Amino acid sequence: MDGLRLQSVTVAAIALLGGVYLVRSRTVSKGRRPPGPPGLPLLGNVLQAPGKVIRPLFLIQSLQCVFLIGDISLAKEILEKRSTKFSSRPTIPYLHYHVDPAQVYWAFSKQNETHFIGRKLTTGLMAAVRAGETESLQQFEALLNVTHLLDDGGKNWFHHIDRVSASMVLTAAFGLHCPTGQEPDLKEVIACVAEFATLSSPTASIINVLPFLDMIPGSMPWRKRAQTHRRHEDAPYDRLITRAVSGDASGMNTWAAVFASEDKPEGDQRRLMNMFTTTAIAMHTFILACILYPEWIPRAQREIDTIVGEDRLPCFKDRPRLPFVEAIVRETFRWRPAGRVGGPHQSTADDVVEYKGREYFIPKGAIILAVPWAIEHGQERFENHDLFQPERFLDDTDNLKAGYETSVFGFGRRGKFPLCPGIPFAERSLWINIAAMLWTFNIRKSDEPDPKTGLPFKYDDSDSAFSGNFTSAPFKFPVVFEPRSVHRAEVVRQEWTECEKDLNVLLPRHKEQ
Ligand code: HEM
Repeated sequence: MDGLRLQSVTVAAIALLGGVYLVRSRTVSKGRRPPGPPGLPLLGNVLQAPGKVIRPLFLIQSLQCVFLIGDISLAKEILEKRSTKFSSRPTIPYLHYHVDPAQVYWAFSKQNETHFIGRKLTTGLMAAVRAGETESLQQFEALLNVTHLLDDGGKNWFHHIDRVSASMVLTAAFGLHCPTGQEPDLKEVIACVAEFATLSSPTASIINVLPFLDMIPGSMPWRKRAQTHRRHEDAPYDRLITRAVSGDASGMNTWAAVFASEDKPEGDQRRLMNMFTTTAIAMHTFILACILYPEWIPRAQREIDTIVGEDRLPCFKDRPRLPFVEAIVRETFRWRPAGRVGGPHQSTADDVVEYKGREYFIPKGAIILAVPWAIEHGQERFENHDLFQPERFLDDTDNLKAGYETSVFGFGRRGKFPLCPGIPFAERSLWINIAAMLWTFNIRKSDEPDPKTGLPFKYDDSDSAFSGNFTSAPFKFPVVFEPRSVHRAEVVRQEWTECEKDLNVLLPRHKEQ
């Protein structure tokens, strides 16, 4: 599997190479090259994958230097300690000049004023998340999720997880609560997110490979495609932002409303529309771990039952007393990271980095990609790295080990702000949903035969069970969600009835309810 994953990473890197517009091409000085095979003309060594496991630092040299990092200390050294030199983004011409010419998607934009303002505001919003502002909303959504799973025994569990992940973010961001997952606005947003993912890929257009073609005047197919996408995106976004700002849909202090009141008038908050897919991937991954490595589940349920009892669902107040659930969240992020590679960083100055007694030259303009899968599966840090073992994050006294570090949310800082500003929201989303599902259900394999083969379904955690070039999302698989007792099912129903009554408190002045 290591080889396959590496292949995906290499494909992604190759795609990125194709997409990078050469502002300035530099060669790594011989004598100080990081490990990497000798290059072929033009393609360099991009096609020569390094053995079975990514080395701590690996150079792919072609039209552009691309460094893959598979070691956490090296990633921190380069991307965190030296973030002033390594926090820019490479330019993907089609994305930059056609799909997102206003550069409203920070994840792809170089640091500019809009990006700076957006990150500053998001950091403020996430301080409120840390203080618990969104917890009642996240708890309410987790309760609705287990209610849905009770209703159909998990038949549509994949959809329910997609729904809860999207609804948590879209309610907080725009006041768009999605109780069924079939809401037309949600469907439109999902279609836009998928279209944007396709168009932002370095392989999306010939312009990324041959940028000079863009000098051809007139209505070329790539221009029309990008214009159509922008129209597709503007329609739902305009509706979402109008509702969020006017308070028609919700009186909540939505993130979009905060942005609109403090950002420049031309500020654009559409970046908030697509921040739910990685949470859904992580939750699907958690369910796969329940199916393939169920050994830890009794311990988790014992911990939850001891603290929470049988007469109510877990809530955020229980969080400090449920370290094993916290360890499950960490192991979910580690075991199969949602992103195959972190966001691409581009260096803005030449630098020399020392690794294991040797110095390596990283030229200005090089692209640096941390590879979470390689980092999170480092044998030195994680024994039995391919197994799902949450207890690896606990010490001998069953408390969380100190010094937790992860690569899955990216590295470094952009300007003054750390990468992935959504960490506090994402962690809470996962924690409450995992705790609620484990309290309510026994989660097990389905006995139904696979309709494609007529044979028992083959559950798989190899690379072929995941899709995506830059993300790594499990394909659908059948799961049974069995209530642990009739009493627990009744408690869920009862809590939901109470909660529905309080919806106006949870989502104040939500006029659609
Ligand atoms: C499991 C959940 C999540 C994962 C694994 C994840 C991971 C990441 C990663 C790897 C990056 C790129 C960092 C880099 O450049 O190295 C990123 C960027 C970002 N994330 Fe997340 N994220 C998650 C959830 C969220 C949520 C829930 C939000 C918002 C509420 C969010 C907001 C953002 C934003 C705005 C950026 C762009 C930051 C920038 O480029 O300035 N993320 N995330």
